[in-house]
Amino acid sequence: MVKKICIYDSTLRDGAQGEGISFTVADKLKITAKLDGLGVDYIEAGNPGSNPKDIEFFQRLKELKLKNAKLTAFGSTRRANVEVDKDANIMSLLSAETPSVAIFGKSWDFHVTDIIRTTLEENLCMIRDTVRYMKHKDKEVIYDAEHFFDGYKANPSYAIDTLEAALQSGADWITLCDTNGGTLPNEIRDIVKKVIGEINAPIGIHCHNDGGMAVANSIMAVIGGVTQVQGTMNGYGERCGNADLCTIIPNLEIKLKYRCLPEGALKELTAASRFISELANMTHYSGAPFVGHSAFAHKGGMHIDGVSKNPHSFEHIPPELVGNSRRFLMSEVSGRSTVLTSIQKVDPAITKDSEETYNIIAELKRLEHEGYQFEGAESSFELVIRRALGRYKKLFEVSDFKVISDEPWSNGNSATAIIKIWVNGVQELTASEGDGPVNALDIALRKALTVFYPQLNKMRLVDYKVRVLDTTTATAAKVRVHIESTDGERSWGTVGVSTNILEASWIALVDSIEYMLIKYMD
Ligand SMILES: CC(=O)SCCNC(=O)CCNC(=O)[C@H](O)C(C)(C)COP(=O)(O)OP(=O)(O)OC[C@H]1O[C@@H](n2cnc3c(N)ncnc32)[C@H](O)[C@@H]1OP(=O)(O)O
Ligand SMILES: CC(=O)C(=O)O
Repeated sequence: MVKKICIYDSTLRDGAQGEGISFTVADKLKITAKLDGLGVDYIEAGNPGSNPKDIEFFQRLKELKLKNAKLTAFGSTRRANVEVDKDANIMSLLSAETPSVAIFGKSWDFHVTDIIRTTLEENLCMIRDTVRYMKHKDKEVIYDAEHFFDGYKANPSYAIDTLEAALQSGADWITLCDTNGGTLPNEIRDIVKKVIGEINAPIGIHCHNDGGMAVANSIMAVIGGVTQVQGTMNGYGERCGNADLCTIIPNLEIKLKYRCLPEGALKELTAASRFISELANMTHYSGAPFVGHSAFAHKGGMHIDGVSKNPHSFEHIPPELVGNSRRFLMSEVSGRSTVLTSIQKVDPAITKDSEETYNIIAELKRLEHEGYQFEGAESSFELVIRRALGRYKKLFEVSDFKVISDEPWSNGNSATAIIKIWVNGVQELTASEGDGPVNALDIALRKALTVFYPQLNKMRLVDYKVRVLDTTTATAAKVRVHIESTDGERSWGTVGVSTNILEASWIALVDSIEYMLIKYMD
């Protein structure tokens, strides 16, 4: 029988305490629906006592019908020396009308005396009164024992008393929090085991990542016996973040054979992680375990050779299990196996031992030495292959171009490009203004070419990046330009390198246009 670990997501509460994150109410509603679709058990949706945004969000949540998750509102115990039913935060928690509430309280004696500045006995009363009150209001109560591990190390009997206070007042769950994120995995395991020996309740874990241990600590706690794991998607959270559910869930399901999400949901994890990073307006971390863009990206030639023979050689799990996919990166550390897949797309008859394969890998390494980088610029690399295999025909010739930059830079267009091209012996001369020299050149070139190739009307640039390759030579340094283009359905990347930024842009631009024309003619 597979043991279930309850997944408690706090992306919308503790995740929102992360630097740079500010979800709108609309974002929060979309994330709630996504997490529910993924199948987490609890969604800690916010602090109704904190701000009007969360209050509005809880109001609008009432319209949302969830299939899997229980909504939870989060707040503290009553304040010291305030009656529970007179405490404004407690009233706000009730107004959220969620089936469950998470109540956090102090477990570390130092926090009681020095931070909330009350007596140890009053803190126990605050916990008891609040939990009991919420139980009278028919709430499921998750009691979060803030700073539990630091508190246990400082004064174990008081820390346990705080848990007993919550439990005897009716708490349904007791969650042990490593609030400052500094506890080590062996300490977590040992303390969790001791607590489980003393407290007869379902126990959860809530870890922060200040020592880089949040995931390891959460997993050690499960090994120690907890049955609920709290965390956030992508590890968002205050300071160094919270325990990352996108790492914890696959480890628990795939490696330790627990059930965390409903059957089949694990393969939705990568999409959910990236969706939430979009809404959080945070760049998705490429190196994130399991769900990152690079998590299954192989670059070393020997690794790619191994994975091509048997993926198990350099992959700890099949990427499809978490909805991710394998990628092979072209680079100077590639071997023939890396480039073979790309070569065979152009000519399936070429093999790993063909002379052409050796020539193409040598050309790849020469170009990378010059400053090219073909990761993300696979279309430029396909043109390298086509040239090497004699499968490339120039579709246009540029006989001349001029770019004039306007000074001072006025509003709107700041450069003009004039270009003369030839296609099958026919000349076309065009001029165009643009927002900067590269933009003017791009528009003029495509304007000239659409006379012959109308399909280029669909093409546009979506990204343009410049990287200086040798900063010691200042303005004489080489630059690498990376362009991302689209025709509305597909997108492709190209690259150019030169000491002249305009020329590097031009090379990437011409590759991009040639690649599109070749694809339309194939
Ligand atoms: C570990 C955690 O993540 S716990 C959650 C932390 N999250 C947040 O703080 C985000 C939401 N917080 C807020 O919006 C605000 O802090 C509010 C609205 C809740 C409170 O705001 P204010 O009343 O202005 O108080 P302020 O934030 O300055 O100080 C915190 C107060 O809470 C009290 N407090 C802190 N922890 C607890 C606790 N566990 N139980 C009861 N009271 C507590 C403090 O003693 C302090 O009270 P004091 O002003 O009487 O000294
Ligand atoms: C409750 C909580 O968020 C913490 O102690 O870290």
